[in-house]
Amino acid sequence: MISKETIFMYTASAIVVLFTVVYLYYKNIYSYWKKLGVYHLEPTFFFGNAKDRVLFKKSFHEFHRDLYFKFKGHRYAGYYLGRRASLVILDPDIIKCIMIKDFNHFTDRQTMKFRTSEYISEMLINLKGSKWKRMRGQLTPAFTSGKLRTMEHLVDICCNNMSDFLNENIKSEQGYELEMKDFFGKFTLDVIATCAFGVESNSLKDENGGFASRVSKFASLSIMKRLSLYIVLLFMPGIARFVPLSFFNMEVIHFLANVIKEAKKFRQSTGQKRNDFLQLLLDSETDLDKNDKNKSKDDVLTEAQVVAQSVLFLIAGFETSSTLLTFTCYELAINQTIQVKLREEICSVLKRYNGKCSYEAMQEMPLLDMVLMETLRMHPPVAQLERVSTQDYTLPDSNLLLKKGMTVQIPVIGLHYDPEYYPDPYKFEPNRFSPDEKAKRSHYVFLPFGTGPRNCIGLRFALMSTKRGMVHLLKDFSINLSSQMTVPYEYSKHSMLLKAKDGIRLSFNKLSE
Ligand code: HEM
Repeated sequence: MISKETIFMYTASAIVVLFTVVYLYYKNIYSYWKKLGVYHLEPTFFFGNAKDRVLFKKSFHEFHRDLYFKFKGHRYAGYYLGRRASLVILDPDIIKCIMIKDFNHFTDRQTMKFRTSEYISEMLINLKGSKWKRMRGQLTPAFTSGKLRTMEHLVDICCNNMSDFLNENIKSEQGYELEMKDFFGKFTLDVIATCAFGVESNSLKDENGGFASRVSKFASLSIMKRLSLYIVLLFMPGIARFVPLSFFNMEVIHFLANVIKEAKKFRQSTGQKRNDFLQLLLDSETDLDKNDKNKSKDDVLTEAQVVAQSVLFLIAGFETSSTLLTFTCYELAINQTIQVKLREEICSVLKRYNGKCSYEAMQEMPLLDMVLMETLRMHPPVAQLERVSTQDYTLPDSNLLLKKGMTVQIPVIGLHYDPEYYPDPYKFEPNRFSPDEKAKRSHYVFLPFGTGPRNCIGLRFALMSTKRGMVHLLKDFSINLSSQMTVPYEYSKHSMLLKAKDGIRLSFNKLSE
């Protein structure tokens, strides 16, 4: 019979061996950048350099901005996200090589292949290599300027609904107070739903906000789910494909998938066709061009692929565009002189065009464009971009060999706040985006939509719809800070997307005739 002392000895030895193995394993992993002679942050055991993020002590945006300034002065630098070594690129010339010149070495993003629905894995944003290229080619025709022009009147209907809503609710001189993300979330969702899928909704009128309030929860996960995601992502990426987790709230994804399927069924049963995004996908799915000898079976989309892209467009466009509108209004409420100047520009252009918000009229509003760009600089919805090397690659003007599979990060928010490119970076100064000022700096230090062949496919749609939204608002209403709003706002620490912890509360007043 084995004595208690012997069992204790064996257990203690096993624990010591286990800890030693884990310690040596991490020591080896954490020597990666040192061995390559790359400037890096000293990691702490287990967390690498991501402790403040994993424990939600810093918001995603603050984490990445702080990281950039720890590395400032270096062309590139390394850190550890848990176990994962990542390289941050600070030099705009190297950014250009990765995103454009040598793009064929960096076609992919780092994606976690969780055991999750096809709707997620088939989304353009998650596709890799040739599969991504083919899908991107199939979707691009939906975003040509010709297509966008056919959507302008649909956006204007949503803008009029927004103005009607405000007019009905502004009852006194005190104005009408709103949480902007919620308000613009509803507006943006209506815009995308009608332009892309012919689904007409007036979420601002709908008292339960049914459609909008459900979709807005697409990234809401319980704390437990979020923690599990972080743990798998940072410490056990190898087991991801066995774990039924997702960055998205799957209830919302399935709800949206059903909405798309219903719209599709309706069109197929009535024979109705529209000149929109869903139609492009449906034509590709049913392969109307069966006689086209140039088409292979890979060019035909499956239903899951159609639904996946549709859901992606709704959520990618909804979150980012509503964030841009929210922070544009926030900055205009703080900077009243700029608000007045912008309104003057809008009203004088509209007067020339008999009050019509035509395509040509929109081209004559340079200040509007500059205000949106400066908002995107200070409040970029996406804080950093990622690419993965798909082949071994030597970084330009260096001896650093990036092995296939290495993650490189482009620190969007850091570049946007770097005083070398943007003096006094915390000041809202639209003039930084005048043609003269833009010509003074690299294109690669302003990346709210990414850049290169894998940039944001919805860029032009986003700018067209947010500009029209702002024109409709500013011509009839003044925007002010609510007495409950603290400036500057505090970032939410729980979201990877840009969010104010307590929301952005502003108040609208009717302008006198
Ligand atoms: C202000 C609004 C928006 C911002 C700031 C924004 C930003 C971004 C960024 C930073 C990326 C990554 C680009 C890269 O890695 O280089 C991206 C990708 C993407 N965006 Fe947007 N976006 C916006 C609006 C939209 C809209 C309206 C749609 C769709 C209707 C959309 C659909 C997509 C898709 C599908 C991708 C993935 C592209 C690919 O992987 O090929 N976005 N967006």
